[in-house]
Amino acid sequence: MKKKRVQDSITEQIHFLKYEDINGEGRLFGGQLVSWIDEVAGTVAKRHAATPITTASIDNLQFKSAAYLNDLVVIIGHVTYVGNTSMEVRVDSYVEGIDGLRRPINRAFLTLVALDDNQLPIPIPYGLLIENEIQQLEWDNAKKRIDLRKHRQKEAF
Ligand SMILES: CCCCCCCCCCCCCCCC(=O)SCCNC(=O)CCNC(=O)[C@H](O)C(C)(C)COP(=O)(O)OP(=O)(O)OC[C@H]1O[C@@H](n2cnc3c(N)ncnc32)[C@H](O)[C@@H]1OP(=O)(O)O
Repeated sequence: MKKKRVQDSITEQIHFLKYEDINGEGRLFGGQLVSWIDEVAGTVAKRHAATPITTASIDNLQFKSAAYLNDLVVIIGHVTYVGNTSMEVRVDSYVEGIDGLRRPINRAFLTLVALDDNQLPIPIPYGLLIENEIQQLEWDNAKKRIDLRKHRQKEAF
């Protein structure tokens, strides 16, 4: 099976926060950020699989810190794991200061599934080439999260 590198599908999106992104408390609206996170993860998955994709789950989504009007939000996604028909994508969101330093505001892990023309899951045509210890650690941790998710799904629905 052909393999792609993590670098091949890494995706970065930026947003300069405007009034319409802000909630009644004066902070970035969480639902808006989740929508951007989904777009970034979807683009990562599409670039990796080169097929249509859909989001199966968003989990482990942590709002760590707030963002405010005029902040520059940087959202970066990369593949951590490739299964049979699904991929896990990690998305980190930051506020970038004028000094270039990035303050983490959110981290999320999403599972996306490759689809055929009939919207049914299909095997992902590319494996993931693991190139360093960090990527191996992320792969191993993703496998642990998949086991946890399966356990939780049995308890939920
Ligand atoms: C070239 C590039 C240019 C870029 C160009 C830019 C493009 C710009 C892109 C914008 C991107 C926007 C991204 C928006 C993305 C939406 O908004 S998608 C809309 C919301 N999502 C949906 O509607 C999905 C609804 N759910 C479904 O259709 C079905 O449940 C699914 C997800 C297809 C799964 O179907 P299923 O029959 O349950 O399939 P099943 O065989 O049981 O499982 C398939 C795989 O999914 C996994 N899975 C299933 N359910 C779950 C779950 N809940 N959690 C985790 N894993 C799961 C299974 O473990 C399995 O994995 P593998 O072991 O095969 O690896």
